[in-house]
Amino acid sequence: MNKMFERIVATAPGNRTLTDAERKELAADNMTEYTVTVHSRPSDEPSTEISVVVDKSLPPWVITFDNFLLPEECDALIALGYKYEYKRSQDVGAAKFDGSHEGVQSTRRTSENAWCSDHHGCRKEELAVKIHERMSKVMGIPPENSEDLQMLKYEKGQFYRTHHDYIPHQKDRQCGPRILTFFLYLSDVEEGGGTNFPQLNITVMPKKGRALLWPSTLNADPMVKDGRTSHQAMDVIEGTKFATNGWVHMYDYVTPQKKGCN
Ligand SMILES: O=C(O)CCC(=O)C(=O)O
Ligand SMILES: [Fe+2]
Repeated sequence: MNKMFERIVATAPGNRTLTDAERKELAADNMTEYTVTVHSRPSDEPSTEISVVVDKSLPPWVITFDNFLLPEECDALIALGYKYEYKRSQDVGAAKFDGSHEGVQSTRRTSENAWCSDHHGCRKEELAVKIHERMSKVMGIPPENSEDLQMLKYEKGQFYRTHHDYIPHQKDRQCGPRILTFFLYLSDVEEGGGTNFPQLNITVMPKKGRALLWPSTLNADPMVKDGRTSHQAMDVIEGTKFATNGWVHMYDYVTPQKKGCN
């Protein structure tokens, strides 16, 4: 994980002067000329040691990408959310007899969301494929390791209180745990709606086309939760916030999901 973040920071196309050939290659790959900003990193030195003790003694990675999505891609993703219908968001609830988990309505999360899912075809739409590929190329992790995109909509006064994206029971499933969250902001918000990491004292404000990436697990042991990246979606004070969750797993998520094994 450390090596991945170090490479992303070192190679961000918007942080360098590109040659015409590089620019053409990016466009041919459906990539944008994103810039990367580091909000938190373990160390300025490249990591050498694989150690849970060292991981816990150094800050976790939190980075943002500006211009990760083009404005028209943001608009088209919002439209996909409407097409597949935003509904009141649910949290992961109790385990059921067959090993699946209930969805529960929660007062801690008042947004609406729509899933760009594989089973109803949204994930196969050209735009969804393109965005999954872009995230995959940046991370160097296959697109199949990402969950279906979860499209979010927060109106004025809506929020998601402090939580962690790591879901404990998935450690023992074929897909493994969520190791990263690749979060995409699809709209500017007039006021409020930031993503806040209380333990790190970091708040990222929504901006159309911006992406935010952070780990849910430790570098030395990606099965183990890094509790320091708990976070919250702060209340939207004015405007509407559209965003997308891209949750990345340790292993292939798409294949086991087809069999209900997630
Ligand atoms: O909306 C945000 O800023 C964060 C949302 C979030 O953390 C989630 O949906 O898991
Ligand atoms: Fe979250």
